[in-house]
Amino acid sequence: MTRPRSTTAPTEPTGAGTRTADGLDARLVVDRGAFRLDVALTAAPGDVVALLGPNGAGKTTALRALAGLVPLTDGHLRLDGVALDRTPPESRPVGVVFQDYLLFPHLTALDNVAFGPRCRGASKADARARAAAWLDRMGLADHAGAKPRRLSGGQAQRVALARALATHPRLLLLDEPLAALDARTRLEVRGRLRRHLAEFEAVAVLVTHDPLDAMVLADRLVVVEHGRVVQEGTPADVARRPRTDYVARLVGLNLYRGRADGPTVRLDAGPAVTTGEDLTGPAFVAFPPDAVTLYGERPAGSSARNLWRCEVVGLETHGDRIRADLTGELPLAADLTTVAAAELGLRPGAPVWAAVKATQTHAYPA
Ligand SMILES: Nc1ncnc2c1ncn2[C@@H]1O[C@H](COP(=O)(O)OP(=O)(O)OP(=O)(O)O)[C@@H](O)[C@H]1O
Repeated sequence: MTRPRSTTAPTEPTGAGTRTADGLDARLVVDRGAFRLDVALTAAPGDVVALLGPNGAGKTTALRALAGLVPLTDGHLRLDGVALDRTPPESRPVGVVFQDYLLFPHLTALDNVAFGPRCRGASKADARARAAAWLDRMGLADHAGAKPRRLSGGQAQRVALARALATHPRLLLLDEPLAALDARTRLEVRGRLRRHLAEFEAVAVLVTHDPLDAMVLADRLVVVEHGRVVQEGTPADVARRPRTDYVARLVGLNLYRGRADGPTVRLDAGPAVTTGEDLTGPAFVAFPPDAVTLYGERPAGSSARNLWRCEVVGLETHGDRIRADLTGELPLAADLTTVAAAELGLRPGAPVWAAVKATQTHAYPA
C-alpha cells in the first residue's frame, strides 16, 4: 500500500451525537441466545481492519451489528463522532458488500449500482451518472447493461463493491469478500480489491476466516474467538507473535506458554525449551514446523538441549512436504521432505526424536 495510514485510534468521545473524532469507535455487545459478543473496535479513516476468527467466533454478528442489522445489547457505536446506535440502518453512512453480493437479478449492473444513491435521495439521472462513473472506475464500463447472471464472479463482486461505494460511505463493510470465488479468480480479485481499499478514504472492516485474505487486504487484524478479541495488531505482528493456538495454527507455528528465566522457558505443560532470547516471567515460545529435525533414534552424542521423545499421531501432505503431527514430551508439528519421511519410516504410532535449535525458536513476553 502506498498511502501512509494513521495508527491512531479515535479519541474518547464526550457524549452521544457529539462530533469528536473521525473514524470508528465501537464496543459491540450482542447477545444471541447463549452466545455473547463483546468486541471493541476502533479505526481511523483510511484503515482497513480484518476481523479474523474460527467458525462461530462472532465475526458476522459483529459485522451485522456495525451495519445496524442486529441491535446492540450494550456498548456503543460511533462513526466520525456521531452515535449511530439510534440511526436506522438505511440512513447510516455505511456500505455493505455481502458474501454472495445480493445483486438484484432483474436489474442491470448500472441500475444495481444506481440503487444505492437512489435510496439516499439522488435523482434517477444523477444516480445513473454516478453509477456509470463507478463502473468505469471498476473497469466494468462495457458491462453496464449486463444483468448479474451474465457477469463472472469477479465482475459481480466489483458491481457489489461499486454499489456500496457509490453512496460515499464513511464505513465500508465486507463479509467474506472473496469466499464466493474460485481459486484462480480469487487471486486476481484479491489484488484488485486491495487497490480499491487502498484508495478508500474512510474506514473499511472486512470479515474473513482466510488468513491470506486478511494479511493481504488489511492494515490491522482483529482476531475474535468465542465472541472476544484475543489478539490484534498489524499482520506482521500477529504472525510473528501469536497469542492463541488458533492464531499459531493460522500462521503455521508451534506455540507454547511458560515462564522464562533467561534463555530457558519452562513450559506450563511440558518440558523446558532453550531459546536464543533472554527473558524473565510469563512468556510464549514459538517455532515453525520446518525448524524441527526428526530422528528415528536418539541422536548419539547430540548436545541439542531441545530434544524430545515423541510419537507420530498423523501425517499430512503439504505440497512437496509432509507435515507430521507429534505427541509425547512436547506435542508439535514438524515438516519434512517426502524422502526424509520415507527414510525414517514415519507412520502413525512410530516413535521419533524431535530436535529444535535454540536459535530457531522465538520467545516473547506473554
Ligand atoms: N440468528 C441467530 N440466533 C441465535 N444465535 C445465533 C444467530 N446467528 C448466529 N448465532 C450464534 O452466534 C455465534 C456467532 O455466530 P457468527 O455467525 O457471528 O460467527 P462467525 O464468526 O461469523 O462464524 P462463521 O465463520 O462460521 O460465519 C454462533 O455461536 C452462532 O451459533
